[in-house]
Amino acid sequence: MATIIDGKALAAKLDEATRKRVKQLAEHGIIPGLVVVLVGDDLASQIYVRNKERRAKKMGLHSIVRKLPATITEAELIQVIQEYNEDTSIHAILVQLPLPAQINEFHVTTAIDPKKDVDGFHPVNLGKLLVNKTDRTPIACTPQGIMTMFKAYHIPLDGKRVVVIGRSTIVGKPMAALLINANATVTITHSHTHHLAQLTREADILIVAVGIAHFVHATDVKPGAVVIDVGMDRDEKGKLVGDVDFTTVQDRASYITPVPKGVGPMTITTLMAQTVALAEWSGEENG
Ligand SMILES: NC(=O)C1=CN([C@@H]2O[C@H](COP(=O)(O)OP(=O)(O)OC[C@H]3O[C@@H](n4cnc5c(N)ncnc54)[C@H](OP(=O)(O)O)[C@@H]3O)[C@@H](O)[C@H]2O)C=CC1
Ligand SMILES: Nc1nc(=O)c2c([nH]1)NC[C@@H]1CN(c3ccc(C(=O)N[C@@H](CCC(=O)O)C(=O)O)cc3)C=[N+]21
Repeated sequence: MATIIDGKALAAKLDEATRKRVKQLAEHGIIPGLVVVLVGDDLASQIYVRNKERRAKKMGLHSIVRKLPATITEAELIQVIQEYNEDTSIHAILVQLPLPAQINEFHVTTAIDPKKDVDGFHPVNLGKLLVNKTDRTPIACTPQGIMTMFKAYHIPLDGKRVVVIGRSTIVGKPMAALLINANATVTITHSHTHHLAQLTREADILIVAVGIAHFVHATDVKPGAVVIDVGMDRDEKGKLVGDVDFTTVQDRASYITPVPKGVGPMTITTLMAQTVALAEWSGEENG
């Protein structure tokens, strides 16, 4: 039976440390400001916004959600981003992905001031991650939150074989870069991968970010593997589930993250910690 990684409890513990930093900044008259830009009505994004708002308020952050219609043009969206680039009360800008088809993701992420790019999607920040210059560099919150889980549960990465399913800019690619930087041997897989199960069965650590409910079954997992489930999906009954068939896989894995209360809360904790870090760095520059 696997140890269940309690993302919710770990997140609550780490939030305490972030809250102290928020108090220290308040003594210098700085309130970290975060804006989340939500275009359209992606389901996982709505869950994210709801939970994030609640936790950011508790933390004492200045947090706003800018909701925009799915029909917005790319130029209009970029104009909104520029507004926040210039707004000194805002230290962190997050544009929720996915974006509607008429909008080019690269144009949008490039428009964010790299110093306010809290999810690390700007090419400058992604480039720094690739060359392992991560000091004072914001990194995609979900993969960074997963790294924090590994550390908290003393799960070694050096020399381990890791398979990541999914190659998105938000999860798969930054995840792989972080793991390579931590000396793991990393395989990224995606919808064109042949014989996927052969690869996943070799993995000491399996990270799943596909977006399909119950995509990974027990037979896809090596006995004793660590299984990290990033998925935020709905099952036939409309219940929130992950990409991993938790009930069967938990008998085979050594560690497993549940959905909910696994990766999701850690993403939000990382978002808040990085918002505070961006505010701290901006204060140092000005002071
Ligand atoms: N918990 C959290 O904090 C977060 C959760 N999520 C959730 O994680 C999931 C993934 O998100 P995201 O990365 O944005 O999703 P994307 O849709 O951007 O990426 C999905 C990836 O899965 C791959 N894929 C799809 N079908 C298969 C298949 N049959 N076999 C192998 N690979 C496949 C795709 O391959 P290809 O590239 O070839 O299309 C793609 O690389 C979603 O459920 C999302 O809601 C996302 C972000 C944060
Ligand atoms: N630029 C960008 N960065 C993201 O990190 C990003 C994004 N866009 N778009 C959408 C996805 C989705 N995502 C979630 C984060 C936390 C929960 C979360 O809090 N989940 C709770 C759910 C609890 C519940 O409400 O039932 C849990 O797993 O316990 C969900 C989903 C971040 N995403």
